[in-house]
Amino acid sequence: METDTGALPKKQDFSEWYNEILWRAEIMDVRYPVKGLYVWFPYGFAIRKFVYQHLRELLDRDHKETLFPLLIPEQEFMKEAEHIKGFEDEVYWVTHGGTTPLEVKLALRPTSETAIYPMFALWVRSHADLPIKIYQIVNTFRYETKQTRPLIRLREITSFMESHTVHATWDEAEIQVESEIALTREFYRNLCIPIIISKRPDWDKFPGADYTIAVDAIMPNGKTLQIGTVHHLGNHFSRTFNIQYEDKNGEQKEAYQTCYGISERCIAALISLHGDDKGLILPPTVATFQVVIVPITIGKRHEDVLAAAGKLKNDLENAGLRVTLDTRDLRPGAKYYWWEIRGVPLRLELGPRDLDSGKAMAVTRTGEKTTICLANAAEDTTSILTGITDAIRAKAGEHTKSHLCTTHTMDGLDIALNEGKVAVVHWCRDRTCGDTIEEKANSSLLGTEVRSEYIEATDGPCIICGKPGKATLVGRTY
Ligand SMILES: Nc1ncnc2c1ncn2[C@@H]1O[C@H](COS(=O)(=O)NC(=O)[C@@H](N)CS)[C@@H](O)[C@H]1O
Repeated sequence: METDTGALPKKQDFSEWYNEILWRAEIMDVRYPVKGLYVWFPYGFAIRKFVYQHLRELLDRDHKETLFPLLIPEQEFMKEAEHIKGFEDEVYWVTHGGTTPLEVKLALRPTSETAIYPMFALWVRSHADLPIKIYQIVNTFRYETKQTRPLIRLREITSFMESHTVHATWDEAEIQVESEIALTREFYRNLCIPIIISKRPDWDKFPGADYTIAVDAIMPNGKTLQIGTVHHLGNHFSRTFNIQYEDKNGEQKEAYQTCYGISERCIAALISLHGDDKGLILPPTVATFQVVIVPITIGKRHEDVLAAAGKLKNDLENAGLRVTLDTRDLRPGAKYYWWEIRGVPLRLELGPRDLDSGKAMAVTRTGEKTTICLANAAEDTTSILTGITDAIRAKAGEHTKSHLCTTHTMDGLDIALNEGKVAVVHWCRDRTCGDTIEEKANSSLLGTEVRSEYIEATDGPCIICGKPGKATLVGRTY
């Protein structure tokens, strides 16, 4: 599909850059005539496929994939008081089948606890049925009233991975929470996205959860994006939905649960953190094409060059790489531009001189220039791709580290936030001090028990009242 040409906005104008890159790199078409609903272009959908393929590989180590209905009957949805309170303003309802009014209104799942847990009540009888660990990757619907943005805040979340587990004890559920956190670390390491993990304050936890562990990334404009959440549900839902099991002594016991969610925000973070003024930069593990071969066929030996380029493509594909050979009738420079904006990590240029030297020019999207030996193409290319991954990961790490700081005063917090940074402060965990931090610094208190390789989270006197406080993450959020 032909998209516009011409310079991209600079990445420092992040909002404009982000919107333009979704169009120019053929990720999403935002022209769909319903607010908060967007269309995947095939190129963007291929990135989603590789990202979620990796997420499935990680989940399949310990969970089983399944699929539950989209529509939830009102009586089930309305069963869990806190859950309703959390979602009553966001849930879409289906009220008619054709022209016939439905006897029972049906909710479009905003998340699937109230679809799945009545079935768990049927599946769980004995301790031998536990643990249950399932997930699904589905679309969910939330009538978001804050500003909608493609991949970031949608009304139809098209790529909502939700995992739901059932355990015999609270402790086993907590072990599962830690296991999902480890899985999330591995997932985001593969995407070269640095994350900061923290425990959301009680007033910001998932409706019906005992506690929520959240995963945040720091976006180029310094705002944090919540790119994953793991919830310990205690026996809150099992009590409401009667998910009980007979233990070894024949007694009826309530089960304990977790749920865990990642949406296409992971792709928003991938695009935002790694891109530059020339466009996307995709980590090789999830790039639609890892290599683009551009034959330089100006002048003589046209056929030889094309033949050598074809052989190079085969060699690389036989080594399992995703390669495209661009033989379009365009100037090489136009091809370079086309694939740079689409974030292809490695370009191989092959001209007549290279045939004689048995080499090809290798230009990485992270700014390196080197050569590969055609006789050793697969090995040379694979090692360059590894180097590209390391460079992408290092750059994102530098960005995150430089946008994180510790401060002990409200003035310091204000300065940090106005500089587009995220701060670690000390908070006594008293709600009134929390509210003061949020109001005075126009910020969100993201959480305590901060875990990040980029910050030393120590304890100290509360930034408001001076009482003993805990390291607490504070930022401005999407
Ligand atoms: N409107 C939205 N658009 C895109 N992603 C969203 C939206 N709302 C939430 N998310 C993402 O989905 C994740 C899970 O959503 S959640 O409400 O926190 N948790 C749940 O729904 C739980 N049932 C776990 S699946 C969030 O961490 C956030 O990254």
